[in-house]
Amino acid sequence: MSSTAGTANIGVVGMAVMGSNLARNLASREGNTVAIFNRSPERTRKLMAEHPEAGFVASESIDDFVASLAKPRTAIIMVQAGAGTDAVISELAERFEPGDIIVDGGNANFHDTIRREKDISAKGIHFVGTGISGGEEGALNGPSIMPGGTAEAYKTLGPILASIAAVAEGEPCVTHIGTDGAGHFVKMVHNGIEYADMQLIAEAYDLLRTITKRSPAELAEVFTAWNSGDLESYLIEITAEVLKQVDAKTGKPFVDIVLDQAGAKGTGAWTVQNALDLGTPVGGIAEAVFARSVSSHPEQRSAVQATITSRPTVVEVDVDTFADDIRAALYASKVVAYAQGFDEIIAGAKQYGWDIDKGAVAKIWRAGCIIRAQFLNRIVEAYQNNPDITSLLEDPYFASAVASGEEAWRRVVSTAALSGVPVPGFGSALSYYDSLASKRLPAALVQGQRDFFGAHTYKRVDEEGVFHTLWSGDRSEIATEPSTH
Ligand SMILES: NC(=O)C1=CN([C@@H]2O[C@H](COP(=O)(O)OP(=O)(O)OC[C@H]3O[C@@H](n4cnc5c(N)ncnc54)[C@H](OP(=O)(O)O)[C@@H]3O)[C@@H](O)[C@H]2O)C=CC1
Ligand SMILES: O=C(CO)[C@H](O)[C@H](O)COP(=O)(O)O
Repeated sequence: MSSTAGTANIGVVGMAVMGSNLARNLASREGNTVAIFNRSPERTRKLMAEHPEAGFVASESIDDFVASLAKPRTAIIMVQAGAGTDAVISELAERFEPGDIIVDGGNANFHDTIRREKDISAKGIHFVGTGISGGEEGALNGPSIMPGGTAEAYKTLGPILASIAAVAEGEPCVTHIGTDGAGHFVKMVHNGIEYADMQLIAEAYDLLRTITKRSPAELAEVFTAWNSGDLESYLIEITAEVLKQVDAKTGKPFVDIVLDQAGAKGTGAWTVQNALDLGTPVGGIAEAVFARSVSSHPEQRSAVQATITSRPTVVEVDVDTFADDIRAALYASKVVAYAQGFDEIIAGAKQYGWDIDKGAVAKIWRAGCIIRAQFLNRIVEAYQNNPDITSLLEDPYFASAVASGEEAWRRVVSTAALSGVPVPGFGSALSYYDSLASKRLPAALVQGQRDFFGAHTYKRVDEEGVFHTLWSGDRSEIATEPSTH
């Protein structure tokens, strides 16, 4: 038997960016001895050579890795989501024993997590699907952690995760989200909100750049100033850094030499696909996903551009007033994006039987993760004041914040439309707000159309029951049953 057998209290599989940094984070905490393993041993060897201080117990075979773990064993998987994760889970599950814990910290699809938890728990092994956000730096210094799985597994795992998590106002950014796939579901929505937030910031930049004609370096100062107000957030902070950056090869602003086609790994699309299944309108998130798709169709963009002979003249604005308007529009649109994200969390919790504490979710997003922001304290307060609000837009603070920015928001969206600057995020957020704010919606006409062509029936404003008009007959109305076709 090897001298390292049973010496590690925790293990990490997957030594790419996230796993290696998470392993270093774990190793830096008092009392931890961390076992590490990667499919290709080169990554493990490199990490061992670069970080002798971590005292890792390294293995080059899965058998040695499992043997190096003290019982009951706990291993965190940080590998490519999908097939890679399934491969590692099955290798561990073959070797683990009842009572051991397998944690998947990757960006798994929560439907996969539900399936995996069912399979693995049948063997008596705990399976904990855990969202981890914060990228490389968060993994190393303290991420925001969103674990699912059983309460029993969390008893063992919770203190370990709390020891490596980011800390916000004295509290570790980790909470047991709910059973089976709840953690990965909430991480998915986190990423959807991340997409929306990034798109809104990008639109604010585009408007300022195109309409006020300020340079990226000047705009970096605007974003830096915004970062000390109610927009204070990691994403605003890094936006200023990206805008400040100058390309060493050309001397041009970095943002001007990057191809304007945004990539996506899929979690934003999952957020929208699941929102559609749940019947939750998340237009701001959807527009952010679609904006990346539009940008990534250069053939369509150039074909349409070739047909256009002139573009609208940019509206003249007072630069400082317009920048203030954009700041207000950004804040209001951001409130909408978070309101939609939390609506999806509420709908998902109902659908899948999770008891998700919305305030606790907002709390653990205050540090460590990509969407960390001052603003999240307001969401914590909103749910503390009333856990049953139907929308964050109903909360008195957010209602008043959005109302006070409303005129500016409308000026920004109309100026963008007149100037030909695309604002799918701002525009969709404003339309969503107006939809909720309108006393009557044209949905009544849609119901009439549905009844006309398909006898889909409708309800009346003045009487209980379900009705159909005999459109192809004498157009009289009959009481009927709801249509099932
Ligand atoms: N990068 C980020 O900022 C964030 C990433 N995540 C998630 O964390 C996880 C890890 O991300 P990241 O560190 O970027 O790494 P990658 O997603 O790039 O995955 C690379 C790792 O997966 C391993 N791997 C891939 N396929 C297999 C397989 N079939 N069997 C065994 N191992 C396999 C690789 O091993 P090998 O070296 O042998 O190829 C390598 O260790 C992912 O699920 C990702 O979505 C979550 C939050 C942020
Ligand atoms: O999970 C993350 C942070 O929370 C990743 O950074 C995110 O997956 C990046 O996504 P995309 O490549 O789709 O922009």
